[in-house]
Amino acid sequence: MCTAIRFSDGSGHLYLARNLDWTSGYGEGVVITPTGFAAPSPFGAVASIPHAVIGMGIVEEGTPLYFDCGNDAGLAVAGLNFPGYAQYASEPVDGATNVAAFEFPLWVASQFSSVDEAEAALRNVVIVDRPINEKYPSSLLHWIIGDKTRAIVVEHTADGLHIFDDDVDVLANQPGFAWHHENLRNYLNTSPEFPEESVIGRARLTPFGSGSHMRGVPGDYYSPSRFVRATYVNAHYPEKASEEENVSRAFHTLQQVAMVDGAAKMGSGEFEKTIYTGLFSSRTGSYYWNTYDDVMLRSETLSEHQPGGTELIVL
Ligand SMILES: C[C@H](CCC(=O)NCCS(=O)(=O)O)[C@H]1CC[C@H]2[C@@H]3[C@H](O)C[C@@H]4C[C@H](O)CC[C@]4(C)[C@H]3C[C@H](O)[C@]12C
Repeated sequence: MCTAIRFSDGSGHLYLARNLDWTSGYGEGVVITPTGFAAPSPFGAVASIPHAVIGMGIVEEGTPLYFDCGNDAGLAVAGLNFPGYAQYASEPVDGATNVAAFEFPLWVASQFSSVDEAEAALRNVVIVDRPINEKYPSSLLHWIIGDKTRAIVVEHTADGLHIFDDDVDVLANQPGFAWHHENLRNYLNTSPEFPEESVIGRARLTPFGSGSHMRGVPGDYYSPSRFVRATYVNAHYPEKASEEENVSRAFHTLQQVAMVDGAAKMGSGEFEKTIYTGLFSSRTGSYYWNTYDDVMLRSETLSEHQPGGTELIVL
């Protein structure tokens, strides 16, 4: 499974981070798409690259396939599994902006500089089931798109494309965003507060320590539980000023919803675990990540890799 969060510092910068939970990786690495790159785009949605992009992905058929990425203007996007709900158009639609499912993160991050801009363009978008090749059929995903002020969620289902204002800055997997948002109403009792002494019968009861009012925040790995837990931690985290504090914030928050080997099997019988945790910071234009087997934090910065070049950079 996967979980994504968005937050900001106090000075207008975006941080968008995600866990990628699966049984194994795809050979992914950090990929930079510079502004001079000519992206093969089946319906011409990515005709040019106004914004250089950095993120986690693979390159297939000369095309960057991003799992999550951010751009030089401070906009970022992440794709999370959404099978059973996601359904794309089987053919392009005349008059619409047709975006192949595999290029959706690249389209968002290369074309726009804010959520408002992306949201306006999305009103005329159809996401098309046009796989990059036979090896990789279209993944069934939904996406979170964030900037320094807000986030939206995009879901393309049987009845078309839906855009949700993500006012809690979190996304997990199934079911849809609207369900997860409604489900938060089950947790209004939870808070970081330290309770007063409580009198029950003749007993005067005090808490064992902090965390008493957090009881009820679900601790398991199921998608609805991760959504609630990530929302709780992300919403209550105090605003932080420096890059270091915000990187720490992202990785500590996502650790709360990270999947540990052996605890949860998928339908295939294999265990699911957090393959990597990735973070885009618009403050520095950097992508930070670590992996399940190598927890040391690494980073690459867009401006250090010729973002105006013509060739994809695979790091
Ligand atoms: C498996 C990943 C999603 C992880 C996740 O959300 N798991 C949830 C598990 S569960 O359902 O809730 O059980 C998704 C996220 C991004 C996806 C990749 C990106 O979309 C880029 C390409 C797109 C190609 O069409 C398929 C290969 C691929 C390389 C995708 C493989 C895979 O589907 C990825 C890596």
